[in-house]
Amino acid sequence: MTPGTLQGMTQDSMMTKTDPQAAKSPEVALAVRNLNFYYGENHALHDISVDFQARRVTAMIGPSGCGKSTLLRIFNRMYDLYPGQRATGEVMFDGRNILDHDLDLNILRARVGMVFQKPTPFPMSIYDNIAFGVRLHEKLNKADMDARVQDVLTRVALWNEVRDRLNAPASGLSGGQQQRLCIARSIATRPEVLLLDEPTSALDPISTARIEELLDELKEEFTIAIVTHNMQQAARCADQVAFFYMGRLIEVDSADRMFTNPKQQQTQDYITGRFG
Ligand SMILES: Nc1ncnc2c1ncn2[C@@H]1O[C@H](COP(=O)(O)OP(=O)(O)OP(=O)(O)O)[C@@H](O)[C@H]1O
Repeated sequence: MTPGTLQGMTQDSMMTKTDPQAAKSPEVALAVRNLNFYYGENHALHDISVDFQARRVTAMIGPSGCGKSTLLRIFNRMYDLYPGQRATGEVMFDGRNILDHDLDLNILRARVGMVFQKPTPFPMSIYDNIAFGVRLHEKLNKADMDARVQDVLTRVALWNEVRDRLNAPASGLSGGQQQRLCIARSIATRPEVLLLDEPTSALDPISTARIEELLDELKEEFTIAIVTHNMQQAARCADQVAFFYMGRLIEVDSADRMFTNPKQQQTQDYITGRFG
């Protein structure tokens, strides 16, 4: 595999855990420090500092427009696609600041996968939806690619449903199946971080429950950041919850404490449905 480098290291070497303290304290996958974000003149995120723990689910909650999606999109530098948008501060990931201009964005996006609110399968076969991204980063022979496709489809509990129609268009799948395919596609490049922006808001309750179960399994391997408007979902899925209001991080705590004993009145008001 020749994935290129993020700062002159191979993808494999970057994943080596060298911190002797790692076993004692929760390992931090993403460390956000004094982060500000601007859409032109609009100052959308104000001085955000928060840790995303490795192999845990962090849910971002807060009323519409508070900056949840903005923060999520910073983690894979999606804002780079739009002139006039800029971030200052630090988002440390594996020893590098994600905001650095010389970062290799192809490598970053292979290591930080993203799943959107609406299922967005590529207009190609189920098989190629998985293989497409893998081919950009690795040269696998047919047998290894087949194995990769089967592995990720099995992990999202889709293999048995699609094994006989891998070459059929992904657009023929149901919404819930499409979203699981998109998650499979995201994990096929073996990222370390998975970003999910309201991944179940377009799905029925059964598909939602399957995705939530899936998150519980995936967090054994991936660091997960999820934006959700659904408090029950945050309580069910998240280890840590961060509450945002008007571009500021108001409170971050374990899901248990956040939903039973929040420290801030604004958090209390939001989770009890008094606003938002
Ligand atoms: N492309 C853009 N250009 C200008 N301002 C934007 C843009 N996208 C978002 N904003 C503004 O940035 C702020 C944060 O938006 P963001 O989408 O991150 O909020 P959110 O908490 O994810 O909201 P929602 O829950 O409705 O998705 C809002 O004030 C929004 O109007």
